[in-house]
Amino acid sequence: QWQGVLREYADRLDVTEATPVVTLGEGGTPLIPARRLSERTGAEVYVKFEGMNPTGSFKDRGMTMAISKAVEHGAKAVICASTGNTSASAAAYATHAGITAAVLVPEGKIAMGKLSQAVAHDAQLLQVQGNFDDCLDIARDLAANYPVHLVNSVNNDRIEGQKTAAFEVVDVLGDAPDFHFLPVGNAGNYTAYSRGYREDVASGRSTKLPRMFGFQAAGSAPIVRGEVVTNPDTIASAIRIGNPASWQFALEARDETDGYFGAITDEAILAAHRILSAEVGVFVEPASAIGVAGLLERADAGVVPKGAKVVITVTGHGLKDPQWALRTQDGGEVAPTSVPVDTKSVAEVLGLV
Ligand SMILES: Cc1ncc(COP(=O)(O)O)c(/C=C/C(=O)C(=O)O)c1O
Repeated sequence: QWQGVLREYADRLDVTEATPVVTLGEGGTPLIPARRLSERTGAEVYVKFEGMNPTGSFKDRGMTMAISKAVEHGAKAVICASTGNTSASAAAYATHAGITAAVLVPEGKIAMGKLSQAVAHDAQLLQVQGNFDDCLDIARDLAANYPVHLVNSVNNDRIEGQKTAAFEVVDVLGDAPDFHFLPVGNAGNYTAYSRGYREDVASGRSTKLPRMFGFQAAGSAPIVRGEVVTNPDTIASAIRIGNPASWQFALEARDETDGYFGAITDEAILAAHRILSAEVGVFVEPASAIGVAGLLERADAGVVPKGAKVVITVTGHGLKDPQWALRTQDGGEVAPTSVPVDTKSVAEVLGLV
């Protein structure tokens, strides 16, 4: 059985005999050849489905390391600010470790699936009357002045755990891809993949760094604009972040990988979300689809050569925020078809007769 990322990659992580391994089996997620995306772009496209982690997002990779290290250092309580997935993951790993999690989320801006996870895992959930950036300011202040351990991605343990996703891509493909596309909120994951790919080149496991292409929602694109966005706004609630915690690391990684940051409209995010589920069979929450939208846009711009190996990380499962699949292109409700208990009627509706 897959042992979780700390054990599977113990030789490439700072885990010692003294580190208690807090794991829910995270990592080892599918790298899915996406034929329809390859046809659309002429590239060789793979989707790294991080919704298949224990709490349904890539956050579990970082949280197994952050919570294990917190317990190693004797922490009894952890704190995080979150747009939702970090809080779900922190709550699950903390309760599994037998310690307390307090989570701060922007009031009224968290997807129902994530809210229910934090509650289900017995976190102390506080809805802050502000946005994510306000929540992170408070979480950092609390950790500096009270006996609570901060597990946001400003904590390097999170980046360390999350770099294992890059290890897995190289393990499966046999080398790094030419391009890696992914969503960007705090830019922790962009930083983590860059670090993982860099370490694999240094160890000789791979021959090159992929060009790291990160995407932000047009209404919440501080890195693209080069300035803090004070009132970020997007339906992609997971990445509604105006002042990314790993901003500088991400810029360094972009320069090192000949990378790119782009902005994508909510409409294009939802279109990509639909393409992924309807054509590839992978159901994600809207923010997770932005890397697909970015690939389609960059391919149209002629930046992605034919036959280029492309990996897109889709970061959170669609069940986190299922409402979007029940809306039509123009925002109406998808009306389910109702039929009587009668085979012939059903056959007619299905167009079989
Ligand atoms: C589905 C999904 N996709 C992409 C991102 C962006 O990753 P980063 O660029 O590393 O921040 C997030 C981030 C979520 C939080 O920041 C949180 O949960 O507090 C996410 O949930």
